[in-house]
Amino acid sequence: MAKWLVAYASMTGNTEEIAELIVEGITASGHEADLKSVTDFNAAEVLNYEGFMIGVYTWGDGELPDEFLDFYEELDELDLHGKRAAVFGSGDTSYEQFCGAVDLTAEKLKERGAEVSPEMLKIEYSPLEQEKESCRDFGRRFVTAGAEIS
Ligand SMILES: Cc1cc2nc3c(=O)[nH]c(=O)nc-3n(C[C@H](O)[C@H](O)[C@H](O)COP(=O)(O)O)c2cc1C
Repeated sequence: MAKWLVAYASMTGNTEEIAELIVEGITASGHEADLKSVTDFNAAEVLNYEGFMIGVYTWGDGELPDEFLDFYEELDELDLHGKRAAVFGSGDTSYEQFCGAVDLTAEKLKERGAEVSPEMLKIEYSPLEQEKESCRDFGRRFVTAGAEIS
């Protein structure tokens, strides 16, 4: 069976919580997903999966967090044609570039040839009770109805 990857960078746990909810959605739809921190693996591992979802919080003024930079740079070595991907993250709307790191990551994945879902999940801080289902749904739809969101 196809296996999916949900990988994230999270400093205070918000993006990690979103990633966990996405995995819940994937497994609830009968699929298998690995949940990993980007600090624990090399970007080339994404090639072992049917598709992957990357979560990242935003730092500075719409910037990538430091612990995400190795992963981001490793992507430059990869040919991601034929791979499906989606991006999500947590941010704070009081900053000018809300979830700017999510946009930067989507651009990089497209540059490397991945088929990136135009739907991105951007959550303020940690998901509110009513947003939790949207997180699960984001995962569920990515693995079950690719055509709908790509
Ligand atoms: C110094 C600093 C800079 C930040 N810059 C941004 C930003 O430019 N855009 C944004 O959306 N959020 C920004 N944030 C908010 C974080 O992305 C937000 O708190 C997020 O929930 C952290 O996610 P995490 O719990 O997964 O680490 C910033 C936070 C800090 C402390």
